[in-house]
Amino acid sequence: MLKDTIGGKSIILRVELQTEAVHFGQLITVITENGGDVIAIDVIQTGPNWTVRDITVTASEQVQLEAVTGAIKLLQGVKLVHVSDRTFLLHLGGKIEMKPKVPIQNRDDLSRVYTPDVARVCMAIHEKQENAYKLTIKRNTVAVVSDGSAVLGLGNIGPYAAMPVMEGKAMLFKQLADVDAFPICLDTQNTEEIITTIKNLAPAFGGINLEDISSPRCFEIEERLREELDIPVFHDDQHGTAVVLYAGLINALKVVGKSINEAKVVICGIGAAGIACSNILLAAGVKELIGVDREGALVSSSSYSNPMWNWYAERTNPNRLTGSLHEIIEGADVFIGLSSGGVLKRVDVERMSPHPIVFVMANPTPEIHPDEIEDIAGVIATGRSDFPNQINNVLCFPGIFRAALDCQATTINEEMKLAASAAIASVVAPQELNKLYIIPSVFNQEVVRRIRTGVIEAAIRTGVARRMPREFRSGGAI
Ligand SMILES: NC(=O)C1=CN([C@@H]2O[C@H](COP(=O)(O)OP(=O)(O)OC[C@H]3O[C@@H](n4cnc5c(N)ncnc54)[C@H](O)[C@@H]3O)[C@@H](O)[C@H]2O)C=CC1
Ligand SMILES: CC(=O)C(=O)O
Ligand SMILES: [Mg+2]
Repeated sequence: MLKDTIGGKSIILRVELQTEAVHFGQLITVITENGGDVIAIDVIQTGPNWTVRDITVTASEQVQLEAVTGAIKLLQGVKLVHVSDRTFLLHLGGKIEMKPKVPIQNRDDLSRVYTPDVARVCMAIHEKQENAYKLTIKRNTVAVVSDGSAVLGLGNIGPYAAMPVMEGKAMLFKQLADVDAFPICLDTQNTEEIITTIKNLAPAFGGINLEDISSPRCFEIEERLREELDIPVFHDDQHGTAVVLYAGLINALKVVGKSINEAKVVICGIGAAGIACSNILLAAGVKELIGVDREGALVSSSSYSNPMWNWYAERTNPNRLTGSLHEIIEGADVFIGLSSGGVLKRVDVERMSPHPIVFVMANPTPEIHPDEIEDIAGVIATGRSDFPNQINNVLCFPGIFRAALDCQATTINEEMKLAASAAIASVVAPQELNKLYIIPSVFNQEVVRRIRTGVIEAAIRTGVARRMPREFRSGGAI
């Protein structure tokens, strides 16, 4: 069983009660007294003097669930048959499946979907390769590719352990934007092998979403694939995160009444996400941006073995500040965490300027628990769905790929990304904006719709759209 992070947990307890020895109400009292909330009860079996029930219990902390199960074991007349973790149950056998669009009911169907008639379709594509977009899944399918080297903030846990995240991304693609996405975890962390494999896979796909590939390899992998493939290649941890971060920051700055040009921004974790977020912030006009990693602030007077850090230090930290996060954060208006859980302390936030913006985006455990700084922060956001203000690339990747597929974009360029940020930020109306609502929910259907419109317009404007969706043909989207 995984060690708990923070946030709610939920289990299903299967219990057998001897009804002459114990009342069901006593059991419920024990659960609630130990911090559990009963959210469902199912009767599984009953006999003359016994009953088996499944009780779904939630609690805010794992320790409370442990207290609940411990107390039940001590209750006379109750046998705890087993405890299941609902999250694990949901993952049994994986989270997605492939389904045909039409049934094969007779020989005629068989010959059309497969041989001999399929041959005519193959030859139509052989004669004109673009027909692949019309006649295969390429039109609507994205590969979600990882090597398992930087999975969430869990680190290099390898391709097998990365699969649940990639399956989750595929579900989100489908549910939020009707994009068919296929999770692919490669059993290699060699840059050249990854590039070659993805190039060889590309014919089936209309886009490649790179995911959770550690820096600095992710930069070369993406750059080379972008050069060598004619479909969009998008490293979600870099660009998806940057798009959403910028959207959130636009609105958070409005809440605290500060301007992006004057803000001192400290960003911790100069990896894939940290570098891309820094780039978008520099492009947006941030002047004082300081990157901090394990060795402290990145500064141009130092030399780093990571080539990206040398490049980064040249472009940031104008006052050449040196020192630890604790030192650098003094007077900062914005903290952005893209590192790992627990890096930021309350004393650090206390050193920031008044009404600080604190975006603690490490997953699954943020750099600081929001409850610890609720009273002193101007705006707090995390990458998680169980706190207000979820700044997570899930707000970007479904919509940006929906747009790219619909206009058969050859690439996803800077203009398309900025259009996506503006679209996301615009979903929160001025009268709705407040410290607990700077970014729309992932379930807000306006998000994908507005991203699609803005991004297709940007793709057409910048000449990377190979197809003009109908509603854009007569001079603009509806
Ligand atoms: N909310 C969101 O949408 C997203 C969140 N993330 C999160 O951001 C974090 C980084 O992701 P990637 O950039 O893809 O990984 P990465 O492995 O490319 O970069 C992580 C960087 O953080 C640094 N770091 C780790 N622990 C640190 C510490 N204690 N102090 C200072 N620096 C530290 C590492 O040295 C590395 O440079 C992860 O927790 C990930 O889950 C990443 C992408 C999207
Ligand atoms: C959200 C995401 O992509 C990550 O944490 O890696
Ligand atoms: Mg990721």
